[in-house]
Amino acid sequence: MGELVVPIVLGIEPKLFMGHSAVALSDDRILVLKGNSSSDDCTWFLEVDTPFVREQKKNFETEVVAWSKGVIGTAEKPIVISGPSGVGKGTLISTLMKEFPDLFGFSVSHTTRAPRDKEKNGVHYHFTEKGVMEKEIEGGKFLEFASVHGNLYGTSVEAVEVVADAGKRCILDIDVQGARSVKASSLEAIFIFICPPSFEELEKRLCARGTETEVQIQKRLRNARAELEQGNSPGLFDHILVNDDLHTCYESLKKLLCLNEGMDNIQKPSPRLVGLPTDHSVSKIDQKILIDSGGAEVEQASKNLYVLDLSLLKGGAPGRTRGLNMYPINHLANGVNGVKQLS
Ligand SMILES: Nc1nc2c(ncn2[C@@H]2O[C@H](COP(=O)(O)OP(=O)(O)O)[C@@H](O)[C@H]2O)c(=O)[nH]1
Ligand SMILES: Nc1ncnc2c1ncn2[C@@H]1O[C@H](COP(=O)(O)OP(=O)(O)O)[C@@H](O)[C@H]1O
Repeated sequence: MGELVVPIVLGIEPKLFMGHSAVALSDDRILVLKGNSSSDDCTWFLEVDTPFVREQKKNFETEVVAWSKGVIGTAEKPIVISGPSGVGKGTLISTLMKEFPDLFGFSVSHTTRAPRDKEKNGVHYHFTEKGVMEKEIEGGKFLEFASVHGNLYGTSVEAVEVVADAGKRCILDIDVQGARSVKASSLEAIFIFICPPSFEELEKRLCARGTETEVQIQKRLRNARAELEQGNSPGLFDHILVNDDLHTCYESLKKLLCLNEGMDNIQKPSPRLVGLPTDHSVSKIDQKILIDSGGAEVEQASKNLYVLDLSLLKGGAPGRTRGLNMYPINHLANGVNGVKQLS
């Protein structure tokens, strides 16, 4: 438009670094390769016209760009578990995490409700003051948030990313409003709703748990009716499980997550590959970026060439861009001839 505009910059920026290369990818984002950094921190995207940025431009009514960190490999879809208070979500999730500690990680939500006796800050929830949480909501810290039973609850972008960065599959225990917000967001997830066998049984479980006052229990039971109606209505949840007998329900949960057919089909995170020296150059060939990390004799040349494959790139700001693949060129063929396979 012929004028210089200073944009609002969203997202967490890469830490200061020495030397970088930048490549424009189509019209929507710029790939920035950080020099002198390892493979888990060398790939960054500055988004200038992705769907996320376009949405934010409308919100802020000015130019916006957003940082997103590139992550090698694709994490499995997060699992959203919803259901009325007392139905057994927490019990099912903690059983799953105990049995598969390397596979699953819990998204630790923020809440303004008071901690229960055995709850630990940072483990079960991040217990937060209302004023602080409201400010953080305004600052865009949360992927979703909702007012539930009179308190604020929210999933921060970071809560989900911390789990994915550890190479684990994220489990979110959130209410139906939160599930709806996640469904509308860029986070692709599996949505599971847990139902009680009857309303009377739900009331019995809530009373027996003994963590709420009678008034709080009645409030949760009133809300449970609406939640059950929404949870059972079509379109939002991929699976509905009835938690009657705990063992049977847990086995059904494992079955739908393909966990009781042996461990062979469970993907392990891909190994970390290369580090990028400060001195490097890049060129773009279709969806592949050829990285030359420089300075070698001819017969060594292949060892200094890497391919960053962007053809399966997924998502974007806020947070992470996944689905990247990076490998040395001599994985394709021996010697410099491997380069030919790129075109
Ligand atoms: N939207 C949303 N709901 C949440 C979040 N964390 C917890 N919840 C929901 O808030 C409700 C109350 O949770 P809690 O106070 O721990 O009580 P419980 O349901 O009886 O275990 C439950 O439906 C949770 O699924 C969150 O980050 N976002
Ligand atoms: N299938 C079940 N049968 C009987 N009691 C259950 C069952 N599942 C969970 N419970 C009990 O019900 C109470 C509520 O479970 P909890 O996991 O805290 O629910 P939520 O996280 O959905 O609020 C707990 O005391 C738990 O031990």
